[in-house]
Amino acid sequence: MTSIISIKNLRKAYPGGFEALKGVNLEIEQGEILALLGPNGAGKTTLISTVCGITVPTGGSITVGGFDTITQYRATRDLIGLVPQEINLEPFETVFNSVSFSRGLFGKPRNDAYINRILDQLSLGDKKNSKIMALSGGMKRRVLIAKALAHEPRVLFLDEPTAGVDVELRKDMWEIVAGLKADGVTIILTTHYIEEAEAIADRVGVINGGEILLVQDKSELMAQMGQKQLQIAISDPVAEIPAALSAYALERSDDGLRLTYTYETTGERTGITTLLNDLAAAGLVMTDLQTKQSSLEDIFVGLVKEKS
Ligand SMILES: Nc1ncnc2c1ncn2[C@@H]1O[C@H](COP(=O)(O)OP(=O)(O)OP(=O)(O)O)[C@@H](O)[C@H]1O
Repeated sequence: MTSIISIKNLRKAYPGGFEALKGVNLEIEQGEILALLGPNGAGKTTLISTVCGITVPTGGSITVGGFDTITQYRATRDLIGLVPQEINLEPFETVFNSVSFSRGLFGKPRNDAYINRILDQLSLGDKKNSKIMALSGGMKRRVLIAKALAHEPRVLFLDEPTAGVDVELRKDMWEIVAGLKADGVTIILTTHYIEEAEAIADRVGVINGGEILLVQDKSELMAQMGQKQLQIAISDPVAEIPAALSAYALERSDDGLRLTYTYETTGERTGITTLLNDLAAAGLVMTDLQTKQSSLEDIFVGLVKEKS
């Protein structure tokens, strides 16, 4: 995979000294959907603004499509579309004109056929002559996406695209994002919603306190999530795991009254039935059973807690 965005040791200290980014390294691959997860104040918006050249970093470097965001600002900005968190539209303008105007801002020649195509793609075709003020909140969000796409960028940043949006609309948005990816657009979205990352991302990055704590393929994370633990309480403490059970890689609690077995939920066999038979054969009497599944949320909360 080739990187379309390469972020190296990026730092941002705001006037007053607060360091919002503390040496971020991140490679964003061409054509992927990367979800950046992080709590409030983690540095997500600062990171996006810096890549878009809106915020000037205090250290490190960023390239977009091989161009440097500072020394070759114009070339990098042309490659990027940014969908902001807030709805900032001109209420009396029509949908078509708003979107076409955004294209003009990038110095691109007028191209009505292209604008019509993105409006259709975003299910706004029949609203193109409507004034912005006549649109629902969900349609306004789609206009923001259309405006961000008006100059044919190769990368699209979506800053919390579904914050405060109802479940139905959130699903619509996910479909739109999937459609854009199919068109070859690289997408980076920030979100507080773990299920959003689960639903659409190829990779998930976790950011907190201005640092990237993890960047991983979602499918790998899901495989970790696929792990479950079975906790078995036994009537009499064991000093060590009986040799007959060594194949199960059980963990023994300090008091010897609990054994924990970790298994894959994605595998064909969990091994639980044979384990329970072997346990009885080894003379252990089971008094209780409990299962625990690790979720992306557990991984996320654990990571964020560890660092704070
Ligand atoms: N202009 C600024 N001056 C000083 N500090 C700032 C400025 N902008 C942001 N910060 C601080 O930098 C930190 C990171 O902010 P940022 O907006 O990047 O976080 P975020 O992850 O996008 O949060 P949210 O999810 O709430 O939007 C916060 O502590 C914020 O208070």
